[in-house]
Amino acid sequence: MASRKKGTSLPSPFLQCISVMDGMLEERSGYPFDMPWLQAPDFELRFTTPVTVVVGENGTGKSTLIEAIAALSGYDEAGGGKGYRTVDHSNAIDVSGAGLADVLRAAWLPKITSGWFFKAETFFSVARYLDEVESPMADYLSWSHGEGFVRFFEERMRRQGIYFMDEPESALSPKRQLELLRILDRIQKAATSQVIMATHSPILMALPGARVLETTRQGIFEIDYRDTEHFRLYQSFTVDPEDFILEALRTDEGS
Ligand SMILES: Nc1ncnc2c1ncn2[C@@H]1O[C@H](COP(=O)(O)OP(=O)(O)OP(=O)(O)O)[C@@H](O)[C@H]1O
Repeated sequence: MASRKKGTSLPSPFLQCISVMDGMLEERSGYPFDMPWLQAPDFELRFTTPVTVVVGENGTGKSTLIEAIAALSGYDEAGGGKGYRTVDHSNAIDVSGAGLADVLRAAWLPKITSGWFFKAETFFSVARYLDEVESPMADYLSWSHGEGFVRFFEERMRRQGIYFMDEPESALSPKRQLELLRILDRIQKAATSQVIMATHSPILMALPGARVLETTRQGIFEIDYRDTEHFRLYQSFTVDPEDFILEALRTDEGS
């Protein structure tokens, strides 16, 4: 009889640190090795909380970072679980952040081998695969886009593991984001799993206790979610929507 996979009773974060292997970056050029934040001498990123939130402006490399760490942890760059090749790569972009896994090293305590890489753009192929082959109960595709996502999170993230999420809010209404926030809150409090999530959502980045890291051209820095441009922008909008929009349109005309 197959033995049940044993989990760990150690608290997360299990993946504690990633760093560049000595001399490895010097031999590489172009994307994804040219990410500005990677160029810092002795680049090292530590994870100190069960849930880590990665924020930053478009193009600063959040997806690249998540793909790299997910690949380093053994996940397919297109998303999914370990060993799943649910997405046809033949038409895919030829390079992704996963290439960075070749130059990075990871420090684990302990090494966790279960989990999921959640990518909004490949959810449907992954969900279709699960519906077809893994679980007759899954049936994610018969739900609306957002409902399917939340149901998927609820089902998957009950198990111990390391979960990577790239902009999960892209399919979720604000109310559904709150449902995801509750799932993340359980993980953050119980410390039985680890989540590394890139997001533009001010709701998701406000998860109590989560460490927020901002990708910038200068590097990756810890930030309070209230100090992020995203949060400040939404805050200004809700304080005075008409004035905010008028100002935004005026700025656009002037530029
Ligand atoms: N396959 C690729 N080949 C070349 N350059 C790429 C590739 N994918 C991304 N880039 C570039 O790398 C940079 C970082 O992209 P990335 O998608 O990681 O940013 P991001 O912070 O996730 O952006 P967004 O918030 O829009 O998702 C961008 O300048 C992008 O144009």
